[in-house]
Amino acid sequence: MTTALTTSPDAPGAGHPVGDFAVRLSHVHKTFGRPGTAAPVLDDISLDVAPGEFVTLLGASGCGKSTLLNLVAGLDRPTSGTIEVPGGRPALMFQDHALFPWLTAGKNIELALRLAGVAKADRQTEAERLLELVRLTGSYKKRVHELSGGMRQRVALARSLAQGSQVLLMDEPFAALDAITRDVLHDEITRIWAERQLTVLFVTHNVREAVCLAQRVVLLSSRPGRIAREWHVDLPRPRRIESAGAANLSIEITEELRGEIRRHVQH
Ligand SMILES: Nc1ncnc2c1ncn2[C@@H]1O[C@H](COP(=O)(O)OP(=O)(O)OP(=O)(O)O)[C@@H](O)[C@H]1O
Repeated sequence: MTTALTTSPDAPGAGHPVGDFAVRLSHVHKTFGRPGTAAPVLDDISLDVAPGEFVTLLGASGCGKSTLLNLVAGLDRPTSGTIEVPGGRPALMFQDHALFPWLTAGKNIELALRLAGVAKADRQTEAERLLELVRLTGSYKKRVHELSGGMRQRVALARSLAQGSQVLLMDEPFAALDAITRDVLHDEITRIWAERQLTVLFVTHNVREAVCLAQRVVLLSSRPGRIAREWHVDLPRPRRIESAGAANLSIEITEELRGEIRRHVQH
């Protein structure tokens, strides 16, 4: 499925060979409310994410990161511009795990499998396989209140993967976790990304997290949100922020982010 949100007659995606992107935003603008009554939140965003690429989207609070992710997820429509996701509706994961507390971990995952059209007879085996993938083997019957914050996010990740999409959108999924748990989950998500050859678009305002995860870091400016700068991250994995390469790049990106925040405050 292509999420057809074309408002422009000469779709900018035309002419590209099929399969060279998993997500394409072309000249995307977003204004909430009636045009002319409010400043745009996103202004002329064009971004390709290649199949299998891990991109982190970084920016100051309120710059439009979640808005952009919601547009890619198909939860909202751009005011103008196009968004293409040739592989179909992406899976989405938020900071809030949003698990149903009255269901077990396994049943939460099975619900997503049911919505994805997996046959009833196969759901429990598949849910257990996904729990194994996120290193929660044996937790099928655990209820949400029995799980730690990190374990809940693992179940939420398994539930996102149950949707069967190759494109995973993540909106600050680890922001509420302590630093050590977050580091462990960074290793897990990069392992699963590589194993499953997922395309990941990951929103964060944490520079260190952006550098640890990404092949490419995209910095958004504020009011309106535009692509300010991109960095390709070639550091070896597994990455440690204490390594000289990661630390230096984080310092450089933080400086740029500070500049964006200062520019925004002056306006
Ligand atoms: N449904 C909406 N209606 C009106 N304004 C909205 C709506 N959703 C977002 N906004 C506004 O759009 C701007 C961008 O919000 P968004 O949540 O995308 O930013 P963000 O970069 O994800 O912020 P944070 O890092 O704090 O989560 C904000 O000014 C917000 O108030």
